[in-house]
Amino acid sequence: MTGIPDKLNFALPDGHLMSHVLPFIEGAGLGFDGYDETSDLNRRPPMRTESDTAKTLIQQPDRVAAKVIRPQDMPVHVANGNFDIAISGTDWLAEHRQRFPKSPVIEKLRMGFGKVRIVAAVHQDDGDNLPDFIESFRSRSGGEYLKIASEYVYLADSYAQKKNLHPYRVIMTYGATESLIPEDCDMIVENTETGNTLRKNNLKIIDTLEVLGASESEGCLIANQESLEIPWKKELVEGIVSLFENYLK
Ligand SMILES: Nc1ncnc2c1ncn2[C@@H]1O[C@H](COP(=O)(O)OP(=O)(O)OP(=O)(O)O)[C@@H](O)[C@H]1O
Ligand SMILES: O=P(O)(O)OC[C@H]1O[C@H](OP(=O)(O)OP(=O)(O)O)[C@H](O)[C@@H]1O
Repeated sequence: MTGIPDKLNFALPDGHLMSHVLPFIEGAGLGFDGYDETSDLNRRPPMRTESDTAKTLIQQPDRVAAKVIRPQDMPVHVANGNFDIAISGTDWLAEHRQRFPKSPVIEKLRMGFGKVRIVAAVHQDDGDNLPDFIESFRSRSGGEYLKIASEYVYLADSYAQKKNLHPYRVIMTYGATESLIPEDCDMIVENTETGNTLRKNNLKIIDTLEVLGASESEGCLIANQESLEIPWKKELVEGIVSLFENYLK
């Protein structure tokens, strides 16, 4: 079974993006009961239309089944049809597209919050830019592989190929990536908002990766293209998109 039958399955984020999504959906005129930052988070919050505009644009709110999951997991769930739409980040959509170029997941709307840069960072004493760093690394490494750690393994690999960093290896992490330099890897590809985490760990940004044509990642609404071929789902999704677009104006 994929998702709840006869419902528009809508994935909402927990973690960092949740604090941004909460004021956004409230401002747009929607409510999700129990979707808040308390320890009592309801992972299946029922959706309510609150504003008059929301009631006009979304005629069948009862057909929406929301579930709260991690943004990182969303693109693949949407691709598999477990969810029809989701609020994730363009970073995770880019990572998914890099991995599955023929994925049916499409971007419906960039939402303007949760902005982070995806950067290449190295030890602070290891050069000011990528060519300096590579020169310093090659001169001391004796032909060793460059070890690049990241949660974004496909973006990191594509970056390393584009910059011709061979020979290299990408090491997959599940967080705390900034702790790995210098002992366990030579470079990381990581997100950064304020830069505090990098500075605290004696790291320096030497490059910024492009994320779906932009210099920053941001929250975005994604959808399964095939779901939009079902008329009632398309109507609901377009209602939600219009509501969000009105709020962004
Ligand atoms: N300061 C931030 N740190 C990390 N991610 C952020 C930040 N601000 C916005 N984001 C975005 O939030 C999403 C986080 O996705 P993820 O699935 O890793 O969830 P999370 O549980 O919030 O992350 P974490 O494991 O860092 O707690 C990404 O799209 C990321 O770009
Ligand atoms: O540039 P900053 O403002 O410091 O924010 C970015 C950092 O915040 C997040 O880490 P988090 O603290 O959630 O831990 P994690 O590494 O386990 O994801 C993220 O993974 C970065 O490391």
